[in-house]
Amino acid sequence: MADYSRKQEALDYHAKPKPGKLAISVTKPFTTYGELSLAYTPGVAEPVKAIRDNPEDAYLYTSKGNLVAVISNGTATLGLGNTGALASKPVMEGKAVLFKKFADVNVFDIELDTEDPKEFIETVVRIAPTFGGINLEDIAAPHCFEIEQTLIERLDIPVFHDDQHGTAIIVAAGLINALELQGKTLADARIVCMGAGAAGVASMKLLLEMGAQLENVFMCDSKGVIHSDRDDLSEQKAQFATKTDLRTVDDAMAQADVFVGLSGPDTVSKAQIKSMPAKPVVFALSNPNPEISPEDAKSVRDDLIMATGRSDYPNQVNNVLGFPYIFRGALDVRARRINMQMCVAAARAMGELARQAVPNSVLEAHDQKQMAFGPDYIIPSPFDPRLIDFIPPAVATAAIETGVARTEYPSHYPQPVVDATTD
Ligand SMILES: NC(=O)C1=CN([C@@H]2O[C@H](COP(=O)(O)OP(=O)(O)OC[C@H]3O[C@@H](n4cnc5c(N)ncnc54)[C@H](OP(=O)(O)O)[C@@H]3O)[C@@H](O)[C@H]2O)C=CC1
Ligand SMILES: CC(=O)C(=O)O
Ligand SMILES: [Mg+2]
Repeated sequence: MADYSRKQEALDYHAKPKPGKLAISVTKPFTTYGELSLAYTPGVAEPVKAIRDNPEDAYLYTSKGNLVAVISNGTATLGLGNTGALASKPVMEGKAVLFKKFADVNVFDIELDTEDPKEFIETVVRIAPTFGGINLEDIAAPHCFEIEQTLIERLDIPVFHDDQHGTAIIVAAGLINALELQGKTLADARIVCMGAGAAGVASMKLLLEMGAQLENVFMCDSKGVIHSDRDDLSEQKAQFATKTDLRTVDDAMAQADVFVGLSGPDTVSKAQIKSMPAKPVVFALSNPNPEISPEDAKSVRDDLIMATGRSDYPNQVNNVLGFPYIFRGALDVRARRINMQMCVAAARAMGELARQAVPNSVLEAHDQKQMAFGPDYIIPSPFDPRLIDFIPPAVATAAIETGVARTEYPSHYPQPVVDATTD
């Protein structure tokens, strides 16, 4: 894709009037000497003693219950590769803005200067008491898998690698809708997933959970199709090693109903898109530059449904639609973890919302006169105010039904729109 035309505007947005996108605000009255003595010593000793005697009181007297750590080491920052921890900070601050604006979840962004998974894990374990949840971000495979799994086992708050499960949820919601519009089903669709890292592996696992068939999934990494004769596969990649004669991406694309790109910029060609069977679905989700631009993909065929991870094209399949609301639901029932059933429930709720009439506020945000379920609208807009009423209730219900919630269904929540248990 061409260089980003708004480069200077983007730099100015981040620099002015104050550097960065976030600040911390105080939530209690704090103007008198009396308030000082409540907020700080001596008054503050009372909640300290209460929490010492009953750790659950931290949810009553501190910001823990609505505070998430967004943590990265910058080893897979967007699709930019290993940028290092510090350079990932604008993305992590951006995630914090989205958490706050879309779901009123507070965030501390934390950039960890280590590529050693053990050091990463130990650091997160030590800071975990501060938080109600941990959102891991932009940590490259294969370390991301070990880091997430170990932290889930060691902590009793939700630990969620957004690039894995956040992405997977949006891919599933968008793909089920897109396939229906193309007259196809997840159960029958042949799917090429370009990228067998954090996002690719988790997305394909969720699709399998929701009805895709393993023999129809052709996972590709930088060496081509993952198949059972390869002897260079990590444990995560090996789960997708099927017996197939397909070896190259060219071979796989010529048979694919669906292309899901979770790899890097410009990794798929016009010729490969052209070779796909009729009515394909092309999700080129690498950020900021997709595997192929919508202009290039649409120049070689007019029967595709196309999505990218970007905000400046229709059909933004991006984890922004998920993590704020998934954590909202998980925090509100004090879930110990975010499990597969909660992810499935979130995907179903999101897919359902795309089928409903679009409110005026969304039309205005997109500067459109009309938007309706169809090839250019397979997934809700991030600015849809109904996401908060669709996804957290579905996630909270699934948490309660699977026994990971520590509180009851929140009394201020609407009833879930999609039954978390339906197929
Ligand atoms: N739209 C969205 O919401 C999201 C998009 N993404 C995008 O997905 C991409 C991957 O992110 P993530 O999974 O976290 O990164 P990882 O580093 O974990 O994985 C990257 C994967 O891409 C593969 N890859 C790289 N180049 C090629 C190529 N030329 N052909 C085939 N495969 C290739 C790598 O292959 P190998 O294993 O051989 O090294 C690896 O399997 C990024 O571009 C990111 O922006 C990620 C999360 C959310
Ligand atoms: C969107 C996102 O999380 C990524 O591209 O890494
Ligand atoms: Mg990411």
